[in-house]
Amino acid sequence: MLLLASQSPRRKTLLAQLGVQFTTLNVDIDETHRPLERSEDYVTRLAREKAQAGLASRPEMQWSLGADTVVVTDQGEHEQILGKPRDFEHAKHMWSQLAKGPHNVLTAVAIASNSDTIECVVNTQVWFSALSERQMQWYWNTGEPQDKAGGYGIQGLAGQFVKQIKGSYSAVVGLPLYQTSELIKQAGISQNEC
Ligand SMILES: Cc1cn([C@H]2C[C@H](O)[C@@H](COP(=O)(O)OP(=O)(O)OP(=O)(O)O)O2)c(=O)[nH]c1=O
Repeated sequence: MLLLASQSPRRKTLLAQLGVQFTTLNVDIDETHRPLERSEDYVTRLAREKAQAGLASRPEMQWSLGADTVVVTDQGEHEQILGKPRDFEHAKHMWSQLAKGPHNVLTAVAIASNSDTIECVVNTQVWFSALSERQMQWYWNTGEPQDKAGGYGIQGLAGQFVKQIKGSYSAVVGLPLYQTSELIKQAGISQNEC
């Protein structure tokens, strides 16, 4: 049996689309970014730690899947990693960063078993529009940005602020369907035939 080590309702819905049987568990790990840790390494480490923490709590499970999503501006030397906004001021700062040019959304997925952990990371480029003060206030009050990396949900009300994406839509929402399906096959987890 597969465990989804996540509290995210989006990840639950996306994983269900892959036709696998699973149960969910909310795991709590330390998400502190380490000094000089590159965004891809960071997001992959968190996905791996979530998957492994899941398996440690439910050792009767055969596999545990963890995922993590971060928004990155200026990926490379001067990158800034945006997680979830702490408050309105923090969200406003994030949105002003996102208005400067395209950003990257990184989603890592890891599947842990007793023998090993396999993982992948998916990088999607997103062009987000500049928000007016009024739009920022309105969007914050909807409650949508609070639990989302970069302070927006492409699948929700913020869809109207996204000009273009290059990459995987499902990865931006929290779980890349194609790449997760490949990992599931690699792990040997049975899926409904398609
Ligand atoms: C950019 C973006 C992020 N998000 C979400 C995906 C993730 O759920 C969330 C980033 O936080 P994460 O820490 O990756 O995940 P989580 O805390 O929601 O769930 P868990 O750790 O238990 O698996 O932001 C969207 O839903 N839409 C978007 O457009």
